[in-house]
Amino acid sequence: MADLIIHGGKPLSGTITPSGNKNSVLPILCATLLTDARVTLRNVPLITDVEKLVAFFTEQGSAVTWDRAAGTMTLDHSTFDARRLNGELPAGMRSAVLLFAPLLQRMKKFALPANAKGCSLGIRELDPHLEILEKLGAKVATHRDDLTLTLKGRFQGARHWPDYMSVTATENFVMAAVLAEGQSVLLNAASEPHVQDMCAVLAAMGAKIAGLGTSQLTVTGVAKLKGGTFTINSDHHEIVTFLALGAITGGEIRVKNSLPHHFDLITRSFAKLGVKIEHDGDTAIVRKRQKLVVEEPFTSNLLPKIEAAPWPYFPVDLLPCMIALGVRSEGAVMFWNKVYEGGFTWMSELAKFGAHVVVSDPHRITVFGAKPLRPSTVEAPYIIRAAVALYMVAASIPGKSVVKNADTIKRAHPNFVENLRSLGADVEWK
Ligand SMILES: CC(=O)N[C@H]1[C@@H](OP(=O)(O)OP(=O)(O)OC[C@H]2O[C@@H](n3ccc(=O)[nH]c3=O)[C@H](O)[C@@H]2O)O[C@H](CO)[C@@H](O)[C@@H]1O
Ligand SMILES: C=C(OP(=O)(O)O)C(=O)O
Repeated sequence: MADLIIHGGKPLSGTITPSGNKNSVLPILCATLLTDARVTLRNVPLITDVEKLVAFFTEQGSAVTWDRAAGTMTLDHSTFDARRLNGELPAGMRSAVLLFAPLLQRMKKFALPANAKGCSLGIRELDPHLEILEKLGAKVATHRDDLTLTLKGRFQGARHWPDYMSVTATENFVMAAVLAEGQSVLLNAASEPHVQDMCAVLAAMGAKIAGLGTSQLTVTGVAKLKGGTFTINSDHHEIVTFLALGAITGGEIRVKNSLPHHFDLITRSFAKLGVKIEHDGDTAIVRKRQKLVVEEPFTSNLLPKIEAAPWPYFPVDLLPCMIALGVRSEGAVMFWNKVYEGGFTWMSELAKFGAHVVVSDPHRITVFGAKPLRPSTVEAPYIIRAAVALYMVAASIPGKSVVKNADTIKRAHPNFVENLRSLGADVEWK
């Protein structure tokens, strides 16, 4: 495990080119298993989750070439040999669950331990995934923590209306439905940018998917998918992370390749903390020395809040960056995580800097900002952007801080420290 050693208090300024979105590239990589044709991906981020998935593919005999410097990867699964699978899926990453549908397409039967956990944000249940696979014709047998999944022939088209909009369950539904016999309809579908990205790539491979970006997806099964060359979109999580870093340190940061149509509510949420984000074409900009102050609502007696929920709400993975800004903003603000029951477990670490946070219940906190802070040594939870948020607060405080066991950041942010140093940060891995 690696620690981040930070000498904070310096404004971070400069220009960043964000990497490809982790939550896009991972489902797209899993979707490449649905064809034996060659697929080339561009703008592949050099992150540990991708490393693990590629290692898994090559262990099963797939041919993968990856020019890490160029970010280009070519995959050929025609040599994938199902007999090599030893029942282990890549560990420590939620996206392992995205192998369920494509592996069933290829192997028709496999057994595995139910280990598809990612960030420690809560229980990360498997039930919605199993329901979908069953609805589309697979058999699911469970024994303690082990699963055996079986599919006779092709998936069968079906209509399904799950309890809630789940990102990876929607992706599994689509991956099962694209090669199913007949038509499938998913209501209450997730529509995050990465869900849309995976669907767009599948459509370019020959899948028939209607309703992209909405809560109802209609998929008409086809017999076969083709290959092609696709580019992974830039990561809105990384773009927001760097904008938030500019705001918290008082620097000016420009982030290229942003997709402005993703940003309306995100920009609005920054504004609630006094931060103006500007867009010049596809460059997002935070100007220097902005005064962090919680916006007063027009309606009296209302506690300002930022609430995270499935898209098009504010993205839950970015809530920690907003919490870090809240800690530095004058005023009180509520953060409401409508998704995870374990998203606020790291508030005690934030308090070590002197932050004043009241945890109301597992889903809601109130931050009383602009308290005097001191450098500190804190422990990062296994939550990517919580580790980033602890770094953000440390970077805003003059003096030496340590964020221990922060390498979960490498799951999503390539060259994190190198990027920070290019902005003038004094930070290193130890
Ligand atoms: C690899 C990947 O893409 N991971 C993302 C994906 O995980 P993942 O697909 O696991 O997240 P889900 O959308 O399934 O939601 C996570 C959990 O939140 C709870 N839940 C969610 C929505 C809801 O309306 N009600 C509810 O109870 C459930 O317990 C669920 O297990 O989406 C999450 C939510 O955007 C992100 O944090 C993860 O980064
Ligand atoms: C929660 C995240 O990832 P995962 O779902 O893989 O745990 C994340 O990317 O912030």
